[in-house]
Amino acid sequence: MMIEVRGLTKRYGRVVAVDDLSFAVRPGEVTGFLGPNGAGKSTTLRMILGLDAASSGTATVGGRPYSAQPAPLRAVGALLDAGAVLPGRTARHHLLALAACNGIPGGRVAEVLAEVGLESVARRRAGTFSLGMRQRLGIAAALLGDPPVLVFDEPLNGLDPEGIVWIRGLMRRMAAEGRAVLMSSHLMSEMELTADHLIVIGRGRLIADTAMAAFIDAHSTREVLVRGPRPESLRRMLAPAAEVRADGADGLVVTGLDAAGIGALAAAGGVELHELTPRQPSLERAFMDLTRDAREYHTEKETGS
Ligand SMILES: Nc1ncnc2c1ncn2[C@@H]1O[C@H](COP(=O)(O)OP(=O)(O)OP(=O)(O)O)[C@@H](O)[C@H]1O
Repeated sequence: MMIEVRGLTKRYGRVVAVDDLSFAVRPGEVTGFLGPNGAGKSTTLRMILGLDAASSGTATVGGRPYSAQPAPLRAVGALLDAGAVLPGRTARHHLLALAACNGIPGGRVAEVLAEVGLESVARRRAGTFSLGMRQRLGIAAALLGDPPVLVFDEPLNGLDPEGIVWIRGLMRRMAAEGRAVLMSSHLMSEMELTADHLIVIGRGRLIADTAMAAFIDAHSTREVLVRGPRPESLRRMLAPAAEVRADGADGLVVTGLDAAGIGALAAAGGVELHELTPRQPSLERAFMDLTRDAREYHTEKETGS
């Protein structure tokens, strides 16, 4: 286990941001770290990286707490806040300074700049960089020590579509090389393409720790889209057996019956169908279903408090 979190808890006054959280991140996989806003993801990552002290519990990387790493950048590379660069420094000098502080040969700087596609702007001041360029610079810094563990908090922020595809490739490659990659993101479609395993938290607590495919399978509702010229007749026919909601003027979304069952009922009732499509379950749907009760603002509104 490359990252191990045990009974990790963080209190800010009366707020319990992280509540007795335990999980492990394995090498050779991209592990997605998911949770609604305010769930405690950033706080957890900050404790793993020694930027925040735990109220109780432990977080270790390669068996040691971050503070006990003899060469932190060689143990774990992290991207937390892409803004954290001195604006007057060039990209190259920023990385050279980091390398020097961590006993990393200066020659590595050119390699990581090439890896993130910033070679041509290496001598430009970081203050003039776009958000996407700053993200890339932050990733270059994370890769500098060639670490076996990578931690990325919202690495897709500010990236254009090409940048997003690039990150996906990079994460996959890092995992294929045997590294442990832990990444948070609210972009579910991208997470679905990138992560092998998921850790899901809500209100600071663990909700799920499972393989991506198993998670989607276990937590999504099977839906079938049905279209036809007489949606009201269809609805009356299906309503006793399934849950039905409208989708546009001539469509219905059905849960509780599969396509074969819907087709059979429609045929028996002589109702014409123009479309009968099982919807692919997605991570986004599974996540929304599972975290409905853990979404802070949603819940507050619902209870009227
Ligand atoms: N320094 C702090 N002082 C007080 N409360 C804090 C502090 N940092 C975080 N919190 C609280 O801890 C909880 C968890 O916050 P955190 O930023 O870890 O969530 P998150 O899952 O990263 O959310 P997001 O997806 O919105 O980034 C929130 O209720 C937040 O308000």
